[in-house]
Amino acid sequence: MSVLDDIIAGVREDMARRQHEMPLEKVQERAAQAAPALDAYAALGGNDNPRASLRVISEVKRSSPSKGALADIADPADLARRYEQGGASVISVLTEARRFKGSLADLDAVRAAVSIPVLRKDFTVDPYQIWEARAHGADLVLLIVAALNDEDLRSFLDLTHELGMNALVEAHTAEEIQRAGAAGARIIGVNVRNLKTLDVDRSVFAALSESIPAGAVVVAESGVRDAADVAHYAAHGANAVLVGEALVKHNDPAATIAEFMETGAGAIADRLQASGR
Ligand SMILES: O=P(O)(O)OC[C@@H](O)[C@@H](O)c1c[nH]c2ccccc12
Repeated sequence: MSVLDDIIAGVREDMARRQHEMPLEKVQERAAQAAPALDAYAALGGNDNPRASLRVISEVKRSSPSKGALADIADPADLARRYEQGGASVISVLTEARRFKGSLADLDAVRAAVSIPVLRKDFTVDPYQIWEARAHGADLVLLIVAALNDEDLRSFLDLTHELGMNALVEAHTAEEIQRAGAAGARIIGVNVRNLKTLDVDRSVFAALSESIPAGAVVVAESGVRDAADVAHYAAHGANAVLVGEALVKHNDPAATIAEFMETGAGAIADRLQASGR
């Protein structure tokens, strides 16, 4: 079994337990009472012409399958507030429990602490999780193309949009980008971490970003260590970067985000000038 299959098996078990405790109808009632979702596409600069800024999606991430424990994060709300102060456009909250040590309680705490869009980062394999995300105030969900067939990808994306949310649709190959576009994705991420082997290969981003359909916000995911990595992704077409480890391990995440944004905007300005815009 690949790592991805293994994680998904655990996610399904944990979800079955929650479904037993709180049936879908209850979750739907709560979703109807939640404040409307914020527009993450706009927050990520999707409507800007040209897209001159480099946006940062900052992740609350305690642990990962590849590296194990990264940071304790006793107070996710405090971390999220610092991210917001630093200029983050979106906060990503891992809610997967077994490998990433996240929870819906983390999502609740972050949602209550910030006024920017919040992404529920999990392995979405059932509409129940999308309703649940909305009930807990999320503005975005993650849809991993490699974990879904075309029919589910499309119907999950449609449900996400019907609930007023956006999806970060994650791809690893040109074929997955094509599938994401065909399903109607408006925010497409290239994850340079292979979810089967967990290896990071930053060169994957430049090779794939050009095949992302016009109009979609382009997100570079994983492997950002420093401003040089941000500049690399921005020079190759990233509108946003999704950063976990480098921020949770840094003692001044706000300053790090500000630095990434400045460096990224510089790289984008150079790219726009080179392309004659
Ligand atoms: O910690 P990093 O290397 O900055 O990576 C963040 C993010 O890209 C990573 O957490 C991630 C990307 N896609 C995922 C899917 C599931 C879980 C986690 C992820």
